[in-house]
Amino acid sequence: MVIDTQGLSFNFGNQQVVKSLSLQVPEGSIYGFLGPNGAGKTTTIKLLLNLLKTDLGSIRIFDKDLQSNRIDILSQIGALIEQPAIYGHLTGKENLMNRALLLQVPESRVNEMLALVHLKDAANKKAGKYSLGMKQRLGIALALLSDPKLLILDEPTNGLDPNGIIEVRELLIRLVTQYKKTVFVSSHLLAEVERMATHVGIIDKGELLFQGSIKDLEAISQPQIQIEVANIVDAANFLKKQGLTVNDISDDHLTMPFVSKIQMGEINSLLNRNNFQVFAIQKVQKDLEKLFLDITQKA
Ligand SMILES: Nc1ncnc2c1ncn2[C@@H]1O[C@H](COP(=O)(O)OP(=O)(O)OP(=O)(O)O)[C@@H](O)[C@H]1O
Repeated sequence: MVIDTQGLSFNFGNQQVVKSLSLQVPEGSIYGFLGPNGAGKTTTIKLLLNLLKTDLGSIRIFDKDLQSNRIDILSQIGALIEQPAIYGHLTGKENLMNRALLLQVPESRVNEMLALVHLKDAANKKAGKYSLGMKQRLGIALALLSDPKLLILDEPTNGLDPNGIIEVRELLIRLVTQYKKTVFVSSHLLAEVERMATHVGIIDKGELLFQGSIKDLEAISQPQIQIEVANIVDAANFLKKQGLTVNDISDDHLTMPFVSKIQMGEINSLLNRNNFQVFAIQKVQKDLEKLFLDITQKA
């Protein structure tokens, strides 16, 4: 395991914000650390980076105890928490050069990182003029300069537009598949984590509710089909008669379990063939709140 915590707990005053967390982050994974605002994600990340300290529980990173191997371990971690530390009056490249001098890494590495995060064309533009997504990618490039084995990112897609989100997501996937890094990334968006993570930990009120592979998560976060159709009640009864499952009927749509795209198309034409007018049919993911309910009810 790249990260292995046992019984990790942390209090702010008398508020316990991290409760006996046992996180297991395998090598080469993108571990999505998922939870709503205030769940304790940032606090956990600060504990992993030794920015906050606790005597409660243990943290092992790269199979070594964090407390007794701080410098060795932290030198192999790249991190991005909250806003990246960027000088707006310097260009993207100058920001990287500055850090490269400090870390004594060659200029060639700076150019490599600019290419990797797709900022080559904007390298000589002032970083203050970058979009939020570009700043975030520059932040990731800064974190990668020292060639760390593990990258820890706190909500790196927060506030980004859809293009910015896709760019960051694809970058993280590239880092793991091509560069063999391990990425630990927090998010409050289930759909976001589902699109990139190989492993997931779900935290709420400081407690780990679920941990497993993305396949394990899919098994409990079953997507659904939402169908807007005329004569909903008749349509639902008709579908049931065909041996299909209808989960729910509301004023303007009915929901069914999603099986496959092909089956969704078949349901659409089945309804049309039998004179049920379909206005819209789409696959919908459960949101985090519904998933929490399912997890806690199953526990
Ligand atoms: N410095 C602090 N002093 C006291 N309480 C704090 C401090 N920092 C965070 N907290 C509290 O600890 C809890 C967990 O906060 P944390 O920032 O770790 O959550 P989070 O999951 O990262 O949420 P967000 O996405 O909103 O940052 C919250 O109730 C928060 O109010």
